[in-house]
Amino acid sequence: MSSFHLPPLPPYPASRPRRLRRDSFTRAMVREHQLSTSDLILPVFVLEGQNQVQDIASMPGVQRLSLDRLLPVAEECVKLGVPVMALFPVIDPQRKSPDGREATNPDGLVPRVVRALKDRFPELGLLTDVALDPFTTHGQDGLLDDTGYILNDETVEVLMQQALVQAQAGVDIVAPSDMMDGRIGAIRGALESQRLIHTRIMAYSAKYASAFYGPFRDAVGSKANLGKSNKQVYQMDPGNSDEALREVALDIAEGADMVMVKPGMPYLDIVRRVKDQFRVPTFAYQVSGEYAMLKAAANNGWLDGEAAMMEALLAFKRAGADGVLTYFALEAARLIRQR
Ligand SMILES: NCc1[nH]cc(CCC(=O)O)c1CC(=O)O
Ligand SMILES: [Mg+2]
Repeated sequence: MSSFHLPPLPPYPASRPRRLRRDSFTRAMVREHQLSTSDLILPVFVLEGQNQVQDIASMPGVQRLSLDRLLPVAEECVKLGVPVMALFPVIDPQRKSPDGREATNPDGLVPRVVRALKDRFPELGLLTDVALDPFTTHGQDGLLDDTGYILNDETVEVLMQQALVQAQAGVDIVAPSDMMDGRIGAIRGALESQRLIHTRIMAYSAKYASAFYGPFRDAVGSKANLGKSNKQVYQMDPGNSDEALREVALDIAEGADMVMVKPGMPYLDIVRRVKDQFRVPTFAYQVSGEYAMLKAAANNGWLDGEAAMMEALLAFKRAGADGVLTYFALEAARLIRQR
């Protein structure tokens, strides 16, 4: 933890902390943390075809879009100063297989969309997810043995190919979200061996086996495939905190440029510990279930949606995050621009 010691405070009435809260200029003057548009990363769901727009019932306001409909979204990111878009593919069920081999297709949906976006908006950062779940018939992030256990080293081999295909298509940041052991080192080695020395790695280092991913699995269509199974044999146990530090330490040692904690709001304690311990660029993912909770309450009139959104996002900054992946990125950026 940081070595911050309070000086002796003169007792009341010499100390009246409310003085600094009396009016808006004073509150602004002494405010310690601010959210800016450059803190925001927008996750988007992309699908095949032309003029495709599909609502996602459990994520009101978020849609699956075909590339042509995604272009205006990318343009808005650029205009508003949202620096990065994170791509998640919705794969045609016919292209899914037990081994998720479509993930390594150089002409697959993700590489095609990356090339098109980098061509149109070279100044917009692009991040792609490295994991097999959108591509597998069973919805797991890796390959299975005959007992249904998710194989580590065999999966890492495929992830390495997937990351290479994404990097060769021109993506700026690859973000392994699979939680296999050793994949950051393997991917870094593969990138170096191809002289892809500029590709950044944002590691989902402390990713918990969370119930808050439900709406995302609806969005990419892996929920039904996953059925009653879960991801507890590779994603972290929500009861653990020290383990997150070991996971982050390993990923940094293996070559990660940036690390991530996921989910966000229920794990702000982890964000703070990681930032204090390692002082590396640290990101948090405000996941689909967090978005769904806030939207549902706002749409019911139970919360002031804008105020709750901005407070939740600011909390990530206060906890030490350098940026947040959030489905609210454009909404929040518009508000920041207005104020
Ligand atoms: N590797 C898959 C992946 N990448 C990002 C998310 C979740 C994002 C969200 O809930 O918004 C998941 C879901 C999962 O692990 O099942
Ligand atoms: Mg790990």
